[in-house]
This record gives sequence, C-alpha cells and structure tokens, in this order.
Amino acid sequence: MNPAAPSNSFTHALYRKAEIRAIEAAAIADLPAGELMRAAGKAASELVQTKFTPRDGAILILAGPGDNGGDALETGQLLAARGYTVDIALCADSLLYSAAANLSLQQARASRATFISLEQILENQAPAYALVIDGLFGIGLSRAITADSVFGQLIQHINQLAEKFAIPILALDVPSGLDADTGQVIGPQGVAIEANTTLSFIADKVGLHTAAGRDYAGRVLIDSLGVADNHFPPPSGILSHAAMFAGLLPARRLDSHKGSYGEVMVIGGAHGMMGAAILAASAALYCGAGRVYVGFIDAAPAYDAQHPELMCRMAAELDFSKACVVIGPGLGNSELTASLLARALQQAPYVVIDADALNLIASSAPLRALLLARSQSLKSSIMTPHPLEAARLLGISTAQVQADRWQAALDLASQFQATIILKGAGSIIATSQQPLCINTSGNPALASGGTGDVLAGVCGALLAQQMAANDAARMAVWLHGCAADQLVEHACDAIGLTASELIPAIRNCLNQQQKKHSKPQRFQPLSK
Ligand SMILES: NC(=O)C1=CN([C@@H]2O[C@H](COP(=O)(O)OP(=O)(O)OC[C@H]3O[C@@H](n4cnc5c(N)ncnc54)[C@H](O)[C@@H]3O)[C@@H](O)[C@H]2O)[C@@H](O)CC1
Ligand SMILES: Nc1ncnc2c1ncn2[C@@H]1O[C@H](COP(=O)(O)OP(=O)(O)O)[C@@H](O)[C@H]1O
Ligand SMILES: [K+]
Repeated sequence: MNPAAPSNSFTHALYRKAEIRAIEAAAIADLPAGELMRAAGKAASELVQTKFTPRDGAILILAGPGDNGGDALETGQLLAARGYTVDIALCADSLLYSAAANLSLQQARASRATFISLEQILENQAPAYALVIDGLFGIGLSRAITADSVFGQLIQHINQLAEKFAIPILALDVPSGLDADTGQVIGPQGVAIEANTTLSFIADKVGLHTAAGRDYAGRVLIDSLGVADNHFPPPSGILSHAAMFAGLLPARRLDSHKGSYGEVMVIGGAHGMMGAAILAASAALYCGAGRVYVGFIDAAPAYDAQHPELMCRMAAELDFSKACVVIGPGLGNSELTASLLARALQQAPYVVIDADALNLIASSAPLRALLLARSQSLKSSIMTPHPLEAARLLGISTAQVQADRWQAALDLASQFQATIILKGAGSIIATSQQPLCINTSGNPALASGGTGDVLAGVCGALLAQQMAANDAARMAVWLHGCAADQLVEHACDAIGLTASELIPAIRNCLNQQQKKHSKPQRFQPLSK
C-alpha cells in the first residue's frame, strides 16, 4: 500500500498515550456518542478503497476486545456495504464491549461480512486475502501478548502468512502488541503485528517512529477523526522534516571569508583511532566550517593526504577559546584526555561531546560539574550518545535506555543541561525546554563504524556557523540520515555504506536544502 498521507496542521506533531487520551476525552465531550469510532471506520475504509477494489480479493479483519476492535468492526461493515468480501475474526467477549463498539458489532453482524473463528484462521495455510486489517489492540494494550497465548499465536500466524504470501497488513491506530509510547514490543516474550501501513487516529504517536516502532508500523498515516484543533495541546514532540530547516543557515554573503564560517577543532584520534578524528574533521569541512583543525592525542601526522585542508596538530597546542570543539572521536581514556576535555568544557564557546568524551563525563563528577556550568554561562553543548553511552551517563542499563528512549533522552537533557542526540533508529534530539524531535531520515546502512564520528563533525560545522545548538543537532541528524537514504537509493544499496562516502553525500544534501530554501540573489554572477 502506498496511499498519499492525509495531512492536517498536526502532521508533524507527536504525542504520548496519556496526551492522546486527554485529547480524546476533551473531544468526546463535544461530539455525538460513537462519533470518533465512526470516523475511524470511515477513514480506514476510505484508505482501503484508494488501494483495493472488491475484485482484488477478500479482506480479513481482526477485531479485538476493546475500542480498537470497534474501529475494526466499523471498518468491516463499511467495506462490506461497498461490495468487498470481508471475513471478520471477532477475538473478544462482546458483552464487555463499549456501547460504540457494540453498535459497530451489530452493524457488522447485519452486514454481508462473514464472521469466522480463530480456528478457521489458524488452520488456513494458503488464504487468498488481499489485505489483513489489524484491529486487535490499540493504545489500551496493558500487558504483553505472549507468544504462547491465543492472541500471540494469532499474531505470529498472521505475520507469517503475510510474509509468505505477500499480504499487506493495515494496522489501525497502532500495530497490536507495540507500545505506542516507547516503540518497543510490550513485555518479555511479547509479539506484535508487523504492519506495512499504520493508520493512526487523532494524532501521531512517539512509539511509531523510534526503537522498533518503524519496523512494526511501516508507513504511518494520520487521521485526526475530525477532532477540532483547539483540543490539541502543544505537542511534546515533533517529527523532523525538511521545512524545519529552511533559513537556518543563512545564504553566504559575497563579502565573506573563511573567518565568517567558524573554526572547528576535532580533539581525538589517539593511537589506533586516528581515522575517527579525521572522519569528524572531514565532515566539518564538507559542511562549511571556515577552518578545521584536528588535535591529535599521541602523535600528529604532517597532514592528511586525502584532506590536506585539515590542519593536523597536537591537541595540547590548540587554543579552544574561539572554536567549536568536537571532542571524543577516537579520544581514548587517559589523564591527558580528561584534562583536554576539562579545558574544552571551560573555554570553548561551543562543544560537541561524543564517544570517549561521553564516557569520561559519565565517570567523573568534576567533568560533569564543568559541563553543567556551561549552561549557566550560555555556552552551547551538544552530546551525541548511542544507547550504551547514554546508559553509562544515566547509570542504567542499555536495555533500560532502549525500553523508553524518549524518557532517556529527556532525562539526559535535564541532568546534563545540554542538547542531546540519542542515536539509533529514530534518533531523538532533546533539550530540557523545547519539544523533543524524532528524526525521520536514515536507515540501517548507517550501522557501520565511523558514521557517528561523521555526525559529530556535522554538528560541529553547523554550530561553528552560528546555528543554535538544538537546530544544529536536529539538522545534522536529518542531513546525516538523508545522505544515507540517497546513497542507499542511488549508489550502494542497503549493505556496505562507509562512513567516508557519507561525507560528500551530506554536503550534497546540505546544498540541496540551501538551494531549495534560500534567497537566490546571493550567488548570481553579473553575466546571468
Ligand atoms: N475511546 C475513544 O473515543 C476512541 C478510541 N479509539 C480506538 O480505541 C483504542 C483504544 O481502545 P481501548 O482503550 O478499548 O483499548 P484497546 O482496544 O487497545 O484494548 C483494550 C482491551 O484489551 C484488553 N487487554 C489489554 N492487554 C491485553 C492482553 N495482553 N491480552 C488480552 N487482552 C488485553 C483490555 O482488558 C481491554 O479490554 C484506540 O487505540 C483506538 O483504536 C478510536 O476509535 C478513537 C476514539
Ligand atoms: N538502524 C539504524 N537506522 C538509522 N540510523 C542508524 C541505524 N544504526 C545506526 N544509525 C546511526 O549511525 C550512527 C552510528 O553512530 P555510532 O554508534 O556512534 O557509531 P561510531 O561510533 O562507529 O561512529 C548514529 O548516527 C546512528 O543514529
Ligand atoms: K491495532
């Protein structure tokens, strides 16, 4: 399925379950009983009609025990009324249904849809379904659907059939089994529907876009069910999108020079890890920093043959007082590195703290105090932990970080008073004041050594060009992901992307973004 995304003014807003419940409660007070469920059924049935005709084959509808099941029944009866062959598996004790779900059930029973048993589904090894609609559970799922439970067996069977026979699955609101807040399958040994498309109701949900959420939800579409705009509070999160970055990097003035675009100093590249610092520094160079130094820890090469523009020095020689210092790539852990980090935290107006520098802060109260002091003197700090580094900083396990990435990012932002990039699928950018942002670009081709160093360098270049830390972090992650998406689409496919080739691709994305959004007059030669 590849329908056009419905859009409204909340297209990029993200909410948690409790916020959705509050919006829902406020909206229900204004509306006739059952209106939201009718709207959900209408939205889902219309979406199906844009992609399938009755002749494409039968549609299997799974209806669960709560209002998500009601949405599914409403969808089923509407599709049956439009001539589709609809099989409904009612996986619920209908006596426990809400009034709205009960009404949808009665209408479905009165329609031409056929009610089939779970046994019929589990025994049917080669169904000719054109589509499965998952209305088992939505945001009300409170416990794990374990693999050996009836629901668990049904979900696994449907996932297997869908994969074997290429049957698309449309999840209503949330793929059943997935936590809409965290993007994790609920519970140990839990299972969840692996949807191709999720039509989510009222507003978009955090868990559909981070951790495992993207794998389970597939393409996410939103229908607000007609809930009036005034019922939506300011969102606690947003999804990144190209328009967010328009105008953040001003067009270059003709009367400018390298000093106009800032100075980046990458501190790292200890023995055996020099490449990490070179990657970060090259990324800063390709993203427009005016001058880029690499401050090495053990020994500095005379120059880098591939990037002779980089100025290779010993870290201890560099003056941080006017620079954006990117510290961490290949830094190692020693007394010298701790003292360099302390100096960077005290002197540099902008810092990007990555890799080993994060681990140093995690294990040192004095360094943590220096970092906190930066926020009081209005110096910008971006921290770029992957989940293990985040776990060390928070003193919890990696599994705990991943269990609720949103909360972990918020905790990091408030404990360290810095802009946080919690990396991984659906990277989260957090500060303690503004809405969190989940990045929408990028793909698993990025899961290779060195891509994090590149990201740190991009952050450094944008900070050095005077971008505010939160904007720089959001835009750097977005460009990094866009570059990977473009490479996967046009150059290298999903396997074997290297951190080095990412760098010129990021430059392309940055320039494309600038061309699209900046005023044209600056660079036009007089002859044109
Ligand atoms: N309340 C409303 O006004 C609206 C609700 N809507 C739909 O309703 C959904 C939420 O409805 P509900 O709150 O009824 O919740 P769900 O439909 O998600 O499911 C809750 C039901 O599942 C049971 N349950 C929870 N975990 C279980 C498990 N592991 N195994 C077996 N049973 C389990 C609960 O006891 C409860 O009966 C939304 O996701 C959305 O699809 C939409 O129709 C929009 C309007
Ligand atoms: N599955 C994925 N989807 C999207 N981005 C990913 C995925 N895996 C890794 N990345 C990104 O790749 C980068 C890896 O950084 P990191 O783990 O620090 O690697 P390294 O230390 O080797 O440079 C991060 O920006 C991360 O968000
Ligand atoms: K569902």
